[in-house]
Amino acid sequence: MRVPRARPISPHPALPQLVGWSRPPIPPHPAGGSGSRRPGEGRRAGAEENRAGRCPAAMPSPRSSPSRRAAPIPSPSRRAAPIPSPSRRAAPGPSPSCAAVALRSLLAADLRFSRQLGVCAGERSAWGSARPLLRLLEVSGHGVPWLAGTLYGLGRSESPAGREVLLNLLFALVLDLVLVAVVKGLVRRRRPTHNKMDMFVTISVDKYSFPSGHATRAAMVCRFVLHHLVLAIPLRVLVVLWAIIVGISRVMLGRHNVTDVAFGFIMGYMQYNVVKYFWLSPLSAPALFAVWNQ
Ligand SMILES: CC(C)=CCC/C(C)=C/CC/C(C)=C/COP(=O)(O)O
Repeated sequence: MRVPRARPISPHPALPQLVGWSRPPIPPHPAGGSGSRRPGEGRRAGAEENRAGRCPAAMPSPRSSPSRRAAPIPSPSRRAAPIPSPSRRAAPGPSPSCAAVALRSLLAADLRFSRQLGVCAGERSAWGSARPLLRLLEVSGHGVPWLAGTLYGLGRSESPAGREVLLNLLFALVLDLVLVAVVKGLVRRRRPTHNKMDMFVTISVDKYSFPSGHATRAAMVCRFVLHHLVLAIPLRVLVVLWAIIVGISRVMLGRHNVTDVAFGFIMGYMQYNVVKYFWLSPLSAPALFAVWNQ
């Protein structure tokens, strides 16, 4: 009598395309990052890819992962194992919503694309020679020079109007630092694995990458400057270009993924609305200005 063979239970044939199982393996980073991967980075990158690119309901358990499935065919005695009764089969998990699948696919694409764009992630990267220039841009969008410059300007300013603008810029910069720290602390997305952690002055949450603090600051400062400084058109264009380049350079330096910067730009743009709403003036904060004007 022939014993029927147990057939492996496979997911729906369309599922791999939906969640990205069939995508090719990620090639090694062309830029090389800091030269070689740190221990555990491969696993970390892979885990993040998995988290980002696969749908939990569809994600095979470690036992049924592709590598396991490619393992040598079990011996005939094991292949002839009886089909588990329906009651013993694992109950299917909740199917992911389209939004969840789309988000995971977007994040997986984000990781891949950002890795490809990280051409200045290390000195030996494809565009490694441009790294010093991009690091200069990094300093130009950093919190310390902006805070220091604003405080210096406040100390030197002799006109009440100038002081009002600078005081609000200071408020905007502090608000930005606080909001970015809160979101980074909540989201806790790791920086790209190819990032070299050699950044100029950081605080503890800066080990996280979402959102890009440089992008929020650049977008907010850009709006602030365009609204409150009277500048010739070429200078206005330069300010906008600076903000955009600071954002792009974050991905090229390997500091961020594209979505960190995109969200950072949106968040920074909105932050200016908050600053505008709570605008500090002798009318809205008379005590503050009274102290200052003494
Ligand atoms: C007074 C005080 C607490 C100043 C802190 C200034 C500071 C260390 C800001 C952090 C700037 C920074 C490294 C942001 C990270 O930018 P990402 O674009 O890498 O998120």
